[in-house]
Amino acid sequence: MITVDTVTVGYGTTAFVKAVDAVTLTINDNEILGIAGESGSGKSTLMRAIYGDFSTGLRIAGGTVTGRFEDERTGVVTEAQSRDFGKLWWDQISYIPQGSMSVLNPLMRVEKQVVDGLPKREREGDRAALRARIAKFLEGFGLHESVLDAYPHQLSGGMRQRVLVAIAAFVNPRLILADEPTTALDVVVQKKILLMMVEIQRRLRNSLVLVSHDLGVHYQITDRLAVMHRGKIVEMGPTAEIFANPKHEYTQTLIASLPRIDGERREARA
Ligand SMILES: Nc1ncnc2c1ncn2[C@@H]1O[C@H](COP(=O)(O)OP(=O)(O)OP(=O)(O)O)[C@@H](O)[C@H]1O
Repeated sequence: MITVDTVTVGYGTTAFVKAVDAVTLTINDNEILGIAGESGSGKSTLMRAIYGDFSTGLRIAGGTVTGRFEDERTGVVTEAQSRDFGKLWWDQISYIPQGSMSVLNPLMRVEKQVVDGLPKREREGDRAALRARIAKFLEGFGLHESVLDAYPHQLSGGMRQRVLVAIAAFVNPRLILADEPTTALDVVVQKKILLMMVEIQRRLRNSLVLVSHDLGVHYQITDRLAVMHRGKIVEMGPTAEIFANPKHEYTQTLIASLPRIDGERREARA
């Protein structure tokens, strides 16, 4: 559905610092693709490049990101490329950046932030009816309607993260990019949110790209895994195969450094 072809991305104009180096990968329909790698390996930068988030000074120095999207109203499949990110692109892809507190505006109630984040077609029409739809949707995430009237600091980290996941899923996107959605949460909350994300992916039959430095997370829920190291993908394949037989030295080190792989893989998907 999305093809990333020899993409090189970095920051700065006068002194360009390369963060992602000639990365090629495909995001298939109806799959959970994991991106693993240590801090600074380029995972977040790759997500920004795929989504087209240039707010951090990111610059694409080479390569293309191509998406084939079906317009749900007309059924027409259109190809769009990273050089002309447009409405179609952002209508089909939801992006959950790292750090719920920095993503949500502390001075704005949650309802306004949810509504502002929706495409225009969703915002048109009766506001009370839209609020009711959002409240009903949040309920499915274990969030009471009163969350809409709260400011972000009044919610726990887990609740804020659930709000972000809910916002991302509300518009029925073909692809959700989630950057460390459970980092900094305790393991119980982390598991709940991961289960929720798997459930959404199953229901929408869309694609989910999950960035995490935590290999345990990938082991539990991803179908395929790409391992990044110093801006490059050093290994990619079915997650189970990589864990059973890691080929690259860096992947071997990552897996060996896991304290213990416990629990049953894919219990979340059983
Ligand atoms: N806004 C920015 N401006 C300049 N350099 C940046 C910026 N964001 C990231 N970098 C640099 O790009 C490289 C890759 O960072 P990136 O955040 O993509 O890695 P990451 O694997 O997602 O790490 P983390 O999990 O810590 O976010 C790093 O060297 C980082 O210092």
